[in-house]
Amino acid sequence: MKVAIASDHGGINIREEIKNLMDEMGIQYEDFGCECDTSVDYPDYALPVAEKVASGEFDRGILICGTGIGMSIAANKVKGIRCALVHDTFSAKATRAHNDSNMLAMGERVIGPGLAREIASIWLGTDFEGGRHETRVGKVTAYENK
Ligand SMILES: O=C(CO)[C@H](O)[C@H](O)[C@H](O)COP(=O)(O)O
Repeated sequence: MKVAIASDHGGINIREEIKNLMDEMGIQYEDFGCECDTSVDYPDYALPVAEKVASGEFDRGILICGTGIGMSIAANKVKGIRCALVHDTFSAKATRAHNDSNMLAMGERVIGPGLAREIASIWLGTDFEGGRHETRVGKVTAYENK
């Protein structure tokens, strides 16, 4: 699995935590910034990463900002992206198993690095269940492709 990861200035610490986790899990990733802790604009990071996932260049994407909200709103504008904003472990599992989410967004001003690591670990390690969920995801995709 190849993962694209990025954050704005509000998500730098969790981004580093998740990169450490992916090193430990042996998951290949590329970091798309931001490079500094001065204020940047989250769409400048969310949209390119979402496009890389939508194109198939990367299998999954992880985005972190202050709340995770701006990142998830922006990523979900890209066709083919199912970006889940997650701040608990139950949803981390459910959104992979039921929604086949291909991107994960988290907020560093909402949760700490320990919980973020646990969420990312579950999200990276959970497979889509298919079946009835495939029908539902298919309906969303069909609407998107209209
Ligand atoms: O949470 C965010 C967007 O949903 C981002 O992290 C923004 O940076 C957040 O809006 C805070 O911005 P600020 O410029 O650091 O006040």
